[in-house]
This record gives sequence, C-alpha cells and structure tokens, in this order.
Amino acid sequence: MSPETAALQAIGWPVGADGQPEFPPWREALAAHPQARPARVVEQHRTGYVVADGPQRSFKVESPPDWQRPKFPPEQRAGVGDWVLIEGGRIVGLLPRRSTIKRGAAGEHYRQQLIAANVDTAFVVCGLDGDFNPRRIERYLLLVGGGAEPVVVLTKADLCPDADRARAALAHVAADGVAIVAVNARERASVAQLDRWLQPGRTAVLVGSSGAGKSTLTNTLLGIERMKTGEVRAHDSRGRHTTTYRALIPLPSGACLIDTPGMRELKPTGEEDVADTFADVEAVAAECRFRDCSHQREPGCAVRAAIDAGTLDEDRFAHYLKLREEVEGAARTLAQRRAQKGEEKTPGRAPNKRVDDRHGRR
Ligand SMILES: Nc1nc2c(ncn2[C@@H]2O[C@H](COP(=O)(O)OP(=O)(O)OP(=O)(O)O)[C@@H](O)[C@H]2O)c(=O)[nH]1
Ligand SMILES: [Zn+2]
Repeated sequence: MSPETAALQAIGWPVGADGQPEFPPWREALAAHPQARPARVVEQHRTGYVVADGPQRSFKVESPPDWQRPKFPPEQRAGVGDWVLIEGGRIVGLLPRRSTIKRGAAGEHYRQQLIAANVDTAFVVCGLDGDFNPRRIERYLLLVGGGAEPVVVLTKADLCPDADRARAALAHVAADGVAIVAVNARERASVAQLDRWLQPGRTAVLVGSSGAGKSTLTNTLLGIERMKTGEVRAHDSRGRHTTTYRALIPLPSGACLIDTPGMRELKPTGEEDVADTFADVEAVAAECRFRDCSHQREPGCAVRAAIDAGTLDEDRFAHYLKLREEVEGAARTLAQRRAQKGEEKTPGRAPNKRVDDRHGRR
C-alpha cells in the first residue's frame, strides 16, 4: 500500500485487498476523475472546507461553484465526514455516502441538515445528572438509527450513585439491541469501555445536548486532560498554533471522532423509521384486536393491557405516538417538496439503511 493510501486509511478510507477503495461506486468515481485525489471533510465553512488526506494533514479547499448557489440543497453539499475528490485546490466531486446522520433544520421551512456522513457508530451522550432524560435519548436514537449503529453513553457515572435506575428507564432501548454504557468521561480507564467501537478506520460521531460531556469525552479519548472543554489545540494549515474547533478528529486508537455542537432542536427529516427505534411498542400494538386500534379504550387493546400490566412504559408509548406523528408530518412535507421539484424519489432508504448484519443486530 502506498504511503498516501495508508494515510487515507488512517482517517477512515476503506481499502480493499487490492489497495483500491472497498466501495465500488468510489472506485468508479476515482476512475472518472483520474487527476483528482480523495480527501475527507474535517470542517465545513461558509465559503469552503478544511479537508484532510491523513492524520495531521489538513488543508483548505474551495467548494464547487454549484454548491455556492443559495438554492442548492444543503444536504447535497459535503458535510463533516464526507469524502470528496480534490483537484487543484478545489472540490470536484462528492463520493456517495455510505451512511448519513441528518436532522430537520430548525426554522419554519422544511430543510435537511447533515450532521455527519460516513459514520459507523453514533454515540448518544447524556449525563446521569439532572440532564438525564430517556425521552430525549429516544429522539436521538430515532434520528441517528438509520445511519449508524447507535450506542447510548451515559456520562457523569461518578456523580450518580444510582446508575441502575437510569438503566431501568432505558430497559426497552437495551432490549432493542442498543448498547448502553455508563462512564466517567474524565477518566481514561472508564472511557475505555468505548474502545470496541473505536477500532482503526472506524468513524464515530458524538451527539447530545450541550453540557452532556461530549468535549470531555473527546479530550479523554485524545489523552488530553484538564484542557478547557470545547477547545482542542491544533496545528492549523498556516503553521501556527491556534485554538480551533475540530469537527473530525483522528484518535490515537486509529479511529476518527466527529464532535458536534449541542443541538437544542432535533426535528425528524421524515426519512426515519419509527418501527426501528420502537420495535417493542410496535410488537405490542400488533397484538391489538382491531388493526386500526387507537389504543384509547377499545376492547382487546394490547397496548392498554401492557401499560396496565406495567410491561410497557406509558411515557414511552406517548412519546412513540408523538414521534410517529412528527415523522409522518415531515415525510408528507418531504414528499410534497420532491413532487414540486420533480425530483426522482430515491428508491427505498438503501443508502441510509443501517447494515444490520455488520452490527449483528436483529
Ligand atoms: N464528574 C464528571 N463531570 C463530567 C463528566 N462529563 C462531563 N463532565 C463535566 O460536565 C461539564 C460539561 O461537559 P462538556 O464536555 O463541556 O459538555 P459538551 O457535551 O461538550 O457540551 P457542548 O460543548 O456545549 O455541546 C464539564 O464541566 C465537564 O467537566 C463526567 O463523566 N463526570
Ligand atoms: Zn390498541
């Protein structure tokens, strides 16, 4: 393998036995641009990007003129984690995404926002302090679940004598096959519980509210202690030391970590699959006598029976209904928008669909 390819591999470039990318559409894109070379988006700015072609090898590039048009759909521009083709200091192509994590952007108009691309694992970070909120975790799981293997990371375990109660509140999430890990984000030995998702070449993203401990986790994984959180000292492309916010960070383990700012609003895009996150609820509802049961007071309602029996959490059920409504509403808007634009509806959700067998889930 050439040193260039090895450097790319160290930031997540999937290399096959023949030294070419494992993913056939990427081979084709490379063949179509013989003068271009691949790089990964580390930071996205208004006018351009910082990309990297290896650990500690980042540089600025311009975006294609097309992407600068105000009407260009933002989710079709490269985002953090994307692989792009570079030619002469400019991006000339975006490689097809192997996975995406998106949300509906805040605001009145329907717009999608890419949180991260080409991610294997999504760490949903939530503190075991007053911040702990199973409903918020469910919402995050719904949004990230289509793109990557979700893992719930409960921080501040050192401040919480009763992590078992939190685990009990997430029993349905665990039963669905989602790993739940409680850590002290400040302690390397504790954070080592995440190592199995941070193998060389893997990419993980941290999502969670402000103050949940994402920067603390990042610093601990980087081996940086007691640095002011939110700031990672890095060497920038102009060769001077600055304090910058690095969105995609190569870890000593050989994995890449994408940190995201705390998100206040998490709106679905309409492409999520509620059944995926709430398989337990849907399994119970399937047992109702009437197919169109509204789970209010119909006879033979399995949902009511399960809530009465204490096997289904009433809040979780209510949240399921709410999220389902939100996803359906967003899906309608998305369909309208696509119809207006005459956009070809992409068949299925294949590019976003989690590869279940890879993660050994269901
Ligand atoms: N004791 C303890 N404190 C923690 C832990 N995780 C985070 N903290 C503290 O919680 C505060 C917030 O943590 P941050 O890492 O800044 O949170 P964040 O998720 O990066 O927040 P944003 O950058 O605003 O999105 C800091 O004072 C951390 O030191 C933990 O596991 N144990
Ligand atoms: Zn029912």
